Amino acid sequence: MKPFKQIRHAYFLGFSADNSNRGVPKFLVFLPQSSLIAVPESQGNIYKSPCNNHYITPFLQCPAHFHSQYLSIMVPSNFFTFLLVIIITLLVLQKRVNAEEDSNGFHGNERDALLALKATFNNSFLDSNWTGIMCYMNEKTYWYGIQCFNGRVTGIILENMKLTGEIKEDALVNLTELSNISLKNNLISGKLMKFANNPKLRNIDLSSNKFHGEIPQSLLYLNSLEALLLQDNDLTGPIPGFNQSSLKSFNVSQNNLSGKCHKPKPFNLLAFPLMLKGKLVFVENNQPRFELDDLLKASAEGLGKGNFGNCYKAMLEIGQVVVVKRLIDLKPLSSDEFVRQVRAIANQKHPNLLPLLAYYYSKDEKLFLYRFAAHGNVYNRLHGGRGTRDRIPFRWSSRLAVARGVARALEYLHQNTRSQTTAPHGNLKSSNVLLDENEETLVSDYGLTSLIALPIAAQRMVSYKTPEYESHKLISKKSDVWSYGCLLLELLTGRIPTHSAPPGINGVDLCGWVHRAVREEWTAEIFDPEIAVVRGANQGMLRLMQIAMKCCEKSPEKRPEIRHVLAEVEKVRVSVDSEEEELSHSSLERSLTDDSLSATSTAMVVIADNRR
Ligand SMILES: Nc1ncnc2c1ncn2[C@@H]1O[C@H](COP(=O)(O)OP(=O)(O)OP(=O)(O)O)[C@@H](O)[C@H]1O
Repeated sequence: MKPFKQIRHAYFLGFSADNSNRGVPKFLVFLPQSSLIAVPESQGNIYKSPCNNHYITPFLQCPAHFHSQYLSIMVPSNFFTFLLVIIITLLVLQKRVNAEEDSNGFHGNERDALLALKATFNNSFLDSNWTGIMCYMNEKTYWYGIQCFNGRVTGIILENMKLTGEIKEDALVNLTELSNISLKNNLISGKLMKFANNPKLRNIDLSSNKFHGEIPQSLLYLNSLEALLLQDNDLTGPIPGFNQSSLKSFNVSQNNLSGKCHKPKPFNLLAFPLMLKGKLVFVENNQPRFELDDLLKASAEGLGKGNFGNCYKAMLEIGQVVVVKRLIDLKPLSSDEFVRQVRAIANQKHPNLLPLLAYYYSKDEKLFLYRFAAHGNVYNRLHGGRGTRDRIPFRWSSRLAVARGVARALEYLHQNTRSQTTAPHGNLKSSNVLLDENEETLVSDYGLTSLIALPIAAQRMVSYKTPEYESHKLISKKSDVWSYGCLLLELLTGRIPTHSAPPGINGVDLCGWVHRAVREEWTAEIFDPEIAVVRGANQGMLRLMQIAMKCCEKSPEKRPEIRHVLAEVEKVRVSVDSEEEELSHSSLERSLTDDSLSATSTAMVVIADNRR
């Protein structure tokens, strides 16, 4: 081993890549004879570490902030050598930064989120500890309480630290890989954070702090949530109806919350708090029949909480899978009126409408049983997992198939409805468009307007969010056309419309946004980058955009009838070119070329011209 004193200066150069794809620290060493050598990690143990004053192997064990300190205390042996060292060092460090960014090793947004938390907590220990590299590939992080995997932040565990400060509601929005957070037993104040961007969260422990305000609805959408511990805070408002089957540990005690606290557990329909007496009434002939008892014995899991009750997936012993929707907030209908309305819904039969299989009616409980759509809803397909490795691209051809399927279903509903003052669907949005095991489109929740009490419908249903209802309290078939236009824009832009955004998500006024975008020619930003392939939007997308803009005209009279809309949508084709381009489009975040900008720009001007 060479003693440290034989070496004039040793410079840390950075990490170079090796075959195992992990960084190897390299040092530039000045020997007494003034010769320069670059030493890889294997020989790194011969040098005394300037960071902790004893010999170390490997050099990686130095705290990350050492690098900058070390570089700043270098003494040049002569001017030219100094210059050479500076240039080499800068080049190597630059290479390292690039390598880290390329290999998921550095996520600026995540780092900013943690630095913002550090500023909030204003804690001297975190101030001195949370410095330097945060998460580097699969190396252990030195940031206290932070867990990383593959260079991403997966956990924040800061317990019993007397942390103070008012946390921001959006503190976690950039930590999309987060799966554990525990801030228990501190003095943190503020409202609970929004969790809509943290779909992988499994354990949340914010107990024994000073959080105030309501429990956010975004927690209801965390499908992997196993533990939610919020006890001993100053929370107010209702306890939301948690029904995730994953939830094993739940505590919201010692707050000022109202409502009952049902301890959620893996769901079984036997756990219905009511005794169900009576019969299931089947309205669909081509399905196997079963009794209410069979349904009560089925194992079940929560699918989600909608505006009109919870939905459960029930797996019957005979192997059949059905969806059970518990209806709440209905109009006070007699049994005969209820049955008449349900029959009217059940009589609507079309390949693109989710069929109602059966219903259950009693004074206290009303259930609808539907076919299970195995591929879930279009909202999740379109927006779920964005920016993560779990994202399954939603291709242009699939989006166009959804646009067609929905238009066909709507045209059928409109054709079968005489009244001009109702919206035959009434609640069209991407979470009510489902995909079956063959990716066929099934529109759900049609016809519920006839069952829901008006004040509730006016608050929660899409047709009551239209410009005509807001200005004149009117709805009509054209209200569905408006909702369809918004759905098309959602499919084309990948953006979430405000009127149908789930709780905790801020959408955009899509119609207004697209009209403005066309007027001001921000052409590159309009189409979802996932479908705006290398040469930019293709003719089909532009045509669909034109149709969408007509459908969401402010004035209902200017909107086309759905049969004309369907005829136009049927003409839109997926060109072979665009399919091939999409498939070869490996990087979804590739920016549009100048050509694509001008092509899109021209086409958008045409759209604008057509509208004048
Ligand atoms: N037949 C079905 N197959 C598969 N998933 C379904 C089915 N019906 C409903 N779901 C899912 O269950 C969840 C709750 O559905 P529900 O229709 O109650 O609420 P929603 O669509 O979110 O809102 P709204 O009540 O306004 O329609 C949603 O994620 C929906 O996609």
